[in-house]
Amino acid sequence: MQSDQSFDAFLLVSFGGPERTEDVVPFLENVTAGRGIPRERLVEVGRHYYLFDGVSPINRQCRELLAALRAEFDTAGLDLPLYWGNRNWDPYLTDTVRQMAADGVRRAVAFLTSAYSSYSSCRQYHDDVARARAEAGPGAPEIEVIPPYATHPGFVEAAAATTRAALERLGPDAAGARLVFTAHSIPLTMAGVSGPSEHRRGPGGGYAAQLEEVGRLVAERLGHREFDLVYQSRSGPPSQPWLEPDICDHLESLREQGVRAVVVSPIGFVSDHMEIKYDLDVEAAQAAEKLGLRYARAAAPGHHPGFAAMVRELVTDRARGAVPAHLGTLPALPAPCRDGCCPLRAPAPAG
Ligand SMILES: CC1=C(CCC(=O)O)c2cc3nc(cc4[nH]c(cc5[nH]c(cc1n2)c(C)c5CCC(=O)O)c(CCC(=O)O)c4C)C(CCC(=O)O)=C3C
Ligand SMILES: [Fe+2]
Repeated sequence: MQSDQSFDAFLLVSFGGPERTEDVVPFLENVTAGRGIPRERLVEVGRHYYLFDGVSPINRQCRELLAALRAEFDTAGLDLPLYWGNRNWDPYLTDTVRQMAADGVRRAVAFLTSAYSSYSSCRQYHDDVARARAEAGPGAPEIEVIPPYATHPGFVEAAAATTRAALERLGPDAAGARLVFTAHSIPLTMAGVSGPSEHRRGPGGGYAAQLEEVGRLVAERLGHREFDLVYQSRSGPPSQPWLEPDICDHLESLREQGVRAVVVSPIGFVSDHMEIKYDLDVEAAQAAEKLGLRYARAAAPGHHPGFAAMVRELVTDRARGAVPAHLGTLPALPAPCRDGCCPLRAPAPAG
């Protein structure tokens, strides 16, 4: 029997963000519904958005990615309509999936603007796609989500290129600069069970293992033997342990070790959205300045022109049922993701 894996549409799935001040609070309510985020943290994060007139850059970045994908797909003769839906803001996934159904889409391939395994960065997107399909009703298309792709050569080379460009901006200080890779912190309970078991190499689970691997691959391309992996944007109650060290604490300890310049590269993200524009470009940059550290921040990998080509490759590989290219020592991820992988936390013991 032949399994026909071809797709009749492409769906970009992203986080979503507000684009005007009135939308900031409802957006934050969407993101944090039922997630136990302290009130003070929400007020603080709201302030970050207000500093930028309530405009998150993430939707514009999605529109730019869609334009790049249109060109890339056209050049490759890949004749798929492009759709876009967000988890937390307009255009909402449910509306998009309804539109796909109305357009007669039967079987779509979905790409997430999130490259790593974990509940927040993968499973939650799957759950929201499933919810959108249920809400759209019986005519909803099948949607196959491309698994995490951080170790794909397209992602690694893009990260290496943006990191190299940041290093060059340091001019003569580049020589002794330390490479610091950052990712969104997540609770340790979530990290520990992230990714398939064959990716879990320590308490940070598959999420931290994939980040370590990408960091190592990027550092290697830049001829650096040393690099640091740190975390940013921690949330949640202080009593709950999250992945560490925090970027700002880490800058301090680097200064104590005599480091004079850093390149901060947000390999844990796809685009330069609010958590980069505020947490890195404002907060970490100010911390570095206070410490007298030269600081250059690399663009997220999704801003490199090679990124769209990677997406196209991932789509055609999925259509053929081929294992996508991947670098490093972690085994290829199963495609599609296994049911129940990347849970919020370890399941309670039976009995
Ligand atoms: C792993 C990860 C990624 C990377 C993977 C991916 O890209 O998906 C990511 C991305 C993003 N996170 C974003 C925004 C927010 N994340 C929050 C809260 C949280 N994020 C978490 C994790 C992650 N988040 C977690 C464990 C929480 C705690 C609440 C919970 O357990 O769910 C909150 C609430 C306030 C707060 O708690 O800080 C906001 C506003 C935006 C949009 C930015 C923009 O508008 O430009 C993006 C791309
Ligand atoms: Fe987040």
